[in-house]
Amino acid sequence: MRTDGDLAPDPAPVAGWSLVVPLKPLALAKSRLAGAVGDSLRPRLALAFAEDTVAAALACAAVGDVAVVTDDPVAGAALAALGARIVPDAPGAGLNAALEHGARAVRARRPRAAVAALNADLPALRPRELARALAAASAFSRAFLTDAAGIGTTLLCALPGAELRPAFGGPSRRRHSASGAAEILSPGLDSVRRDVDTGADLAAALGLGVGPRTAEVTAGRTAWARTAQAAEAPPATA
Ligand SMILES: Nc1nc2c(ncn2[C@@H]2O[C@H](COP(=O)(O)OP(=O)(O)OP(=O)(O)O)[C@@H](O)[C@H]2O)c(=O)[nH]1
Ligand SMILES: C=C(OP(=O)(O)O)C(=O)O
Repeated sequence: MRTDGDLAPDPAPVAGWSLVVPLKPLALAKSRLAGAVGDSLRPRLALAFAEDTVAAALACAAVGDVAVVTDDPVAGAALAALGARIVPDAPGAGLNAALEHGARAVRARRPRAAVAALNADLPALRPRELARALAAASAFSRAFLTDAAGIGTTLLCALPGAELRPAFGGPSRRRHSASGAAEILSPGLDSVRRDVDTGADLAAALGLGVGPRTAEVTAGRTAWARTAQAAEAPPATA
């Protein structure tokens, strides 16, 4: 397996990455959070995560533009107001088809764009950490960053001339590695890896420090997040 440690530590960073952020309809998004936060808060949290993710991405010096692939009208309006371009969720064939469609929409405007897929559930995302991840990715035609659990993927990057070839869903770290993408192994990228699928993930993100929209929705609920984390922890053994 190639790693970003195999090459010189400071590749010339690519400027102006185009990010593609996929987002399901809010009524369906973050279904694994329902048990921890309840069904009335879940769509609000899904939107807050997406808003904090997109705002941090747009504040990243290495990012030129952000396209969000979604059919959700509320999320589309909120994310467009932040400065994202909204791309319809076509062909309606799931996450990877949506990402391929988004990457094509980006390159229809800028054929030589460096493109990166970024999950919408990174409420602790820090622009400088994203810039470091993208700088590491600049050394490879395709590169990816695994999620906090080390099983999935939060970021998949393709330089100009390379197709994204997304294989997200479940154990996508293994699939992206098998597809020849280089794994980004730089330390200090916790906020880019910190996706939130469960109450325990949310507690971990709150521990890192979340963006303002997620902070607002979770305000006063820190104890609840800790309870969610405890409820999901495996039973203690004697
Ligand atoms: N546009 C689009 N985005 C999707 C689709 N499926 C998943 N996503 C997004 O892809 C990212 C990872 O998706 P998942 O983990 O499958 O879904 P999730 O809503 O985050 O969480 P769960 O419902 O708990 O699986 C999230 O940003 C989702 O909103 C899809 O069919 N179209
Ligand atoms: C879709 C993915 O994420 P999640 O953990 O949200 O399923 C993935 O990691 O490929």
